[in-house]
Formats: sequence, C-alpha cells, structure tokens
Amino acid sequence: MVRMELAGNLFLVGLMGAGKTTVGRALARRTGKTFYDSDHEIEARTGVRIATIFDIEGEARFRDREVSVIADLVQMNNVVLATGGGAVLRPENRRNLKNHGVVIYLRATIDDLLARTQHDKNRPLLQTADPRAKLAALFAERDPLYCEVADLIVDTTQQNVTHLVARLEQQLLALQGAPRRSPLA
Ligand SMILES: Nc1ncnc2c1ncn2[C@@H]1O[C@H](COP(=O)(O)OP(=O)(O)O)[C@@H](O)[C@H]1O
Ligand SMILES: O=C(O)C1=C[C@@H](OP(=O)(O)O)[C@@H](O)[C@H](O)C1
Ligand SMILES: [Mg+2]
Repeated sequence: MVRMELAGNLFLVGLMGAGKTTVGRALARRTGKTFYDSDHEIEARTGVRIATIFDIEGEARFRDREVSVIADLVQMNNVVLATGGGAVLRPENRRNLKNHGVVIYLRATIDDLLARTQHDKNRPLLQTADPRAKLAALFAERDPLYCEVADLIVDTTQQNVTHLVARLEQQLLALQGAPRRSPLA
C-alpha cells in the first residue's frame, strides 16, 4: 500500500501535560519528520534546565529565549515542533507558528493535566501549593489563545499516545485535502 505523505511542518501547542513532547516525538516518527522541542532547544543552548532559567532569570527572560528559539525552529522544513505551554502568550510566536506550518492544539481536562504533571519537578509554574488551581487559571487565560492559533483541536482525554497519533495523522491528511475546515476535530 502506498502511504500518503503529510507535507510541511507540524506545531503542537497546549497546556503543560497535554502531551506535546510525547505525542510530538511519536508523530514525527510516524510521519518521517524531524522532531524538535522548544524547551529542549532552550536547554541545549543555555546548558541548564528550564527550572534553573526561571530561578535565575525569571519568566520574562525565559519567554524572550523561547521567542528566539521558536523563530529559528519555524524556519526548518518537514519538522514536528513541540512548543512549551506558554509559547502562545507572545504574539510573535503565534504569528510564527501560524505562518510556517499546521498548528495542532492538544486539549486535555484539568484532571488529566494534573495527573500527567504531578510527579515532574521541572515545570516551575506548577511548583505551587495548589497546582490544580494554577492549571485552571492557565487554562482560562490560554485556551482562547490556543484556539486562535490552531488549525486542528484534538481532545486527548482517554486517548493513549499510539491511538492519538494514528488519529492525528488521519485528521491531518483530511485537513491537507481540505485546508479550510473547522479546527474542531
Ligand atoms: N494521551 C496521553 N495519555 C496518557 N499519558 C500521556 C498522554 N500524553 C502524554 N502523557 C504523559 O504525560 C506526561 C507529560 O507529557 P508531555 O509530553 O511532557 O507533555 P507536555 O510536553 O505537553 O507538557 C508524560 O509522562 C507523558 O508520558
Ligand atoms: O506552560 C508554561 O508556561 C511552561 C510549559 C513548559 O513546557 P511544557 O508545556 O512542555 O510542559 C515549559 O516551557 C515551562 O516550564 C513553561
Ligand atoms: Mg513538553
């Protein structure tokens, strides 16, 4: 059987724990694209973990680094890029993502996001007394931005990564054939 090819760049957005890094890596493998993660790229360029950048420089400077890394990575061809959850906060990033590829919003419930992030200490914004309340506040602030930038919105609830990636590939192929469809999958 001849497999249809998915053209161009794929960019993943969504809150912490949505699965951007995990799904992005698997999607790249499945589609034959090269995987990048903006957080990994920031860590590679600085030589320190994200949490250390937040500690030493603060969030605003981290966002500046994120803008610069995303501006570079969107220039690549045939990549899957997992962004950090806050990338959509900066208009330059929203513009860059929209202009250079198909943007996929991985949406998840607060319960799922909490369950998937609670054992990981490298997300400084969730090192608080009430991470559920923090995730809910971030959802309220960012969901409109993710929706604004997305070509495709995918609900990840009760979806294991393998199934999610297979479904995503089908939806992306359909979108490729009909570019002006609604983003709601
Ligand atoms: N659809 C899913 N179902 C179950 N677990 C998931 C799913 N997507 C991601 N995970 C798990 O959740 C955790 C956070 O995923 P990650 O890819 O780091 O999210 P993000 O990059 O969006 O913050 C990881 O342990 C990952 O294995
Ligand atoms: O939501 C955010 O503001 C952040 C999300 C993180 O990436 P993930 O979404 O991959 O966890 C990372 O960029 C940083 O801790 C800030
Ligand atoms: Mg990630």
